[in-house]
Amino acid sequence: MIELNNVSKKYGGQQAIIDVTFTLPIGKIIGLVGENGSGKTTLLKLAAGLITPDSGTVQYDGRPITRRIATDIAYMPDADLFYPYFTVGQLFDFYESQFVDFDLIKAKEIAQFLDLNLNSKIKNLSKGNRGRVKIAATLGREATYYLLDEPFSGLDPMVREDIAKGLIRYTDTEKQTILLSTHEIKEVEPLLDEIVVLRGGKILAHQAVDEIREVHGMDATSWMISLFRKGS
Ligand SMILES: Nc1ncnc2c1ncn2[C@@H]1O[C@H](COP(=O)(O)OP(=O)(O)OP(=O)(O)O)[C@@H](O)[C@H]1O
Repeated sequence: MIELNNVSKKYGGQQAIIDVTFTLPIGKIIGLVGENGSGKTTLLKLAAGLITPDSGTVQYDGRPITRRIATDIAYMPDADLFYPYFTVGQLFDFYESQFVDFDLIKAKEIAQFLDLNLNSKIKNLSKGNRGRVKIAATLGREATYYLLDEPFSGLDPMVREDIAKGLIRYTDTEKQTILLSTHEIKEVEPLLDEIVVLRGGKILAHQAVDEIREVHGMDATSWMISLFRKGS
């Protein structure tokens, strides 16, 4: 399991994450929400072992996380795909050469499910289709953790729905965990088991979606708004 204990991280003088303690259980879909600049990307990169904390520890199964240990963590950045001259099929071949857990057959199946043509050049695809390719390549890995930075950002509702369906269909909800940052909380709420709310680099709340409904008697969006009102 990925565990963060009292983790802080700053960039220059800018404190991005402040004393965060948080465990990522196996078999959950967790939404990471918060305003722009609240530290979502930094938290995902810390959990993926891509950056190191200034203080505190990030561990994977009890060992300090490094890129070498983090081999079964699939991290999907918010940024656009870097390989404009590749076709979708060539991108999958590249992923296969980079990641031992990449399953080419699965990636092709996801591509078909998302209506992607393996022969299309990435640079000629629409933004929506580039979003679909990114998710197909990421889910093509048989990872324990999928850490997805804004998988829905800037995409139209149809693409968002396709991606959400792909997430459900091509991950094993008992053995794998998805942590995804999003601004589309209303739309993804039905997908989520838990929600982590970040504010100013700190965890403002971490709660199961069922509990939010049962205990607070509201949906996740209303709950978040009430949290922000209380905190401000
Ligand atoms: N490479 C960097 N250099 C300097 N400051 C940075 C860097 N990356 C992030 N920050 C700062 O750290 C804070 C947290 O940024 P982060 O990108 O983690 O937030 P975020 O919640 O993902 O934001 P957004 O929703 O806008 O993507 C912000 O104040 C940001 O300006």
